Amino acid sequence: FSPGSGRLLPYDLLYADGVRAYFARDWPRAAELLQRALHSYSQLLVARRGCQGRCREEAGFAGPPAAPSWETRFFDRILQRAECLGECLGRRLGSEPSLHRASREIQEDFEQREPYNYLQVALFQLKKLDEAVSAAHTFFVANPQHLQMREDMEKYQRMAGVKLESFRDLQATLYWEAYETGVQQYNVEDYLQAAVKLEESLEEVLLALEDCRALCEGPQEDGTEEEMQPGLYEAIAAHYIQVLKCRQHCVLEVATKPARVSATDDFIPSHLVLLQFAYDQVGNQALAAECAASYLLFYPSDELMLEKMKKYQAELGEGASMTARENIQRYVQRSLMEKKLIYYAVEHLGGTFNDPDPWTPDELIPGSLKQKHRENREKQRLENLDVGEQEQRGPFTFEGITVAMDSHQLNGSQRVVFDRVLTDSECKDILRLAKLAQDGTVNWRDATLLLHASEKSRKIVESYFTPGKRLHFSFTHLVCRTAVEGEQDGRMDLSHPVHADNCLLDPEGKECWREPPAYMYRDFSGILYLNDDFHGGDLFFTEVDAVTVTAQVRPKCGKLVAFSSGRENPHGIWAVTHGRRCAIALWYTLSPEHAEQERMEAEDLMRQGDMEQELSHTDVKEHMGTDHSGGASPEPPVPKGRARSTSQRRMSGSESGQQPQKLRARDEF
Ligand SMILES: O=C(O)CCC(=O)C(=O)O
Ligand SMILES: [Fe+3]
Repeated sequence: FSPGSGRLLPYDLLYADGVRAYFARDWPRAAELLQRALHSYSQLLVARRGCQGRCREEAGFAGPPAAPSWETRFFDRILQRAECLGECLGRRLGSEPSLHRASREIQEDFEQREPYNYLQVALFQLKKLDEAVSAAHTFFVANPQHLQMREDMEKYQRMAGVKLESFRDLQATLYWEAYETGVQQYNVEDYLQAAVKLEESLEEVLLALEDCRALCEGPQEDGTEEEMQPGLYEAIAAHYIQVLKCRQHCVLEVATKPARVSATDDFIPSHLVLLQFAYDQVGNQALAAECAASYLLFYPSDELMLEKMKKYQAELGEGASMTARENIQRYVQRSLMEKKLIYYAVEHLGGTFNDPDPWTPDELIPGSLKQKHRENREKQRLENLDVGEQEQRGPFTFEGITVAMDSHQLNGSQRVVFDRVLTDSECKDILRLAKLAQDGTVNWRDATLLLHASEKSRKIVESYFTPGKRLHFSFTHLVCRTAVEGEQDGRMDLSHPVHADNCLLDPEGKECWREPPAYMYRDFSGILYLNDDFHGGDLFFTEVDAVTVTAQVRPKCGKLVAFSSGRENPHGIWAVTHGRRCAIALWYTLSPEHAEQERMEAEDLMRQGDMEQELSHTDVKEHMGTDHSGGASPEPPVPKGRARSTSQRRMSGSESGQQPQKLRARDEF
């Protein structure tokens, strides 16, 4: 980086242009703009860090403010520092710093490495395979739950001409590698190497922490709009406390591996424990003692460590210094000071503080907050314990049927998977029906079996989701999706796009519109699977953005997936790449007016033994979706959701087992 090295364009504008070019399939332009956006973003971070560090010193903030007329002096420095920051950033960026303030959404995209997803497609199209793989890998590291990217990665791995070295993380945080290598070596008792790696990691962690903290001094987050405008000191205090909390949070930030949700506990102290032991093992008592002393700054009454200190004292002699590392001392002191201020503010001005450190001394937490602190911990603990839906619902009693996964395990709400709803032979019989339906010869026993299977599912779903309230059939059909023969490697598409069953999904607006042509009266959906001898075709749930996959279900004979039909459960099906996937799709409603007329008729007819019309409520759908579109050459991977969002919105309302299909299917019987 060189100051004054030309103008930096705001990353959000570059990103928007890049995505536009992407949708226009202008790959060279898309790749260039996306790369420039990523560069601009990282340069902005570099400039912010650099300026914050420099202006801290320049405006005399290194030392304490002087005593006389402290207010004018204090604000004098504040103003100097603000001026310094604005000027420094403006110079480094070559433009007005406020131009570089992107919306929260865009910032999140960059934090989630979203641009790399577009970039990898553009690079793939440009046949820059190695670069495409690095971009894809970089995205995947931060988004391992992204199933489409997982498939893309597998595809890249199989592709001839892709080098192993290309699978690299372009935004790697170096210390994780050092830390993990260090721990590995520690575990195989190679303490010398372990110490080298762990020292390297610790140094990098502390640097990363400073980087993170520097970024806390950004513009104030809003969310105070409705409140009265605070006065000068209230405003300063509120913003300052926000900065302090952000800085404190950095410990968790650096201790959280990309894509992980939770941080490694006590990341910095645990470096010291490992180092202490490693140095001890290689006979370097002085360094071992230094690490022990440093660790004791976090946990001053740790008996084991105190024991060790005694031992070192004896071994090294009275004269040995045995003090903690200076950088760790500074770190702990600074952190304690920040915590004190934050706790003071929380006690007297309100607000909350989730202390990231388990080592905070008890006496630092104000008495009135201790109780709350404990309650919070307890609440969190209970939340983690997962009060299963079953417990709230009372016991679930169906002979032989088990709840394989509940909402919690499926990462969402109102979702469930049951197993063993059908036996293997029941599945076989119904599958034969699907086949026969094509030729128009349907066996009465099979048809009854189909009705029974769907009625059994209805009872199960009713007793699970709406006990005491009657759940009516809204629509039922038997659906098979078949893959074409031949090359399927490049298949990245979906057999059924992401949709919700009772509303029109609008991923961009993060909305789901309950309006026609959606089947608004559908309240619950069920899918009873009949086979698993096919490739692909897994059902998956996403968040309302239609992009973030939250759970996936592999179909299998007798497995019943059920969920509420609304915005909380967008779902889709991956392409069936081999074989034929059959399922009974079932929709239920709480409103009797919308109960499936035909089903009731079918049941009546069944009772009367009328063979001709018995299946009139059932739609046998073959070759539906896009399963026939597989080409011979690998198709480009597509960022899921986004690239399809327009067609998705169009399809989502009309794709979920719609009546026109039903009429057509009836002709087939
Ligand atoms: O077959 C499946 O797994 C899901 C089908 C579905 O979501 C639908 O038809 O609305
Ligand atoms: Fe559906």
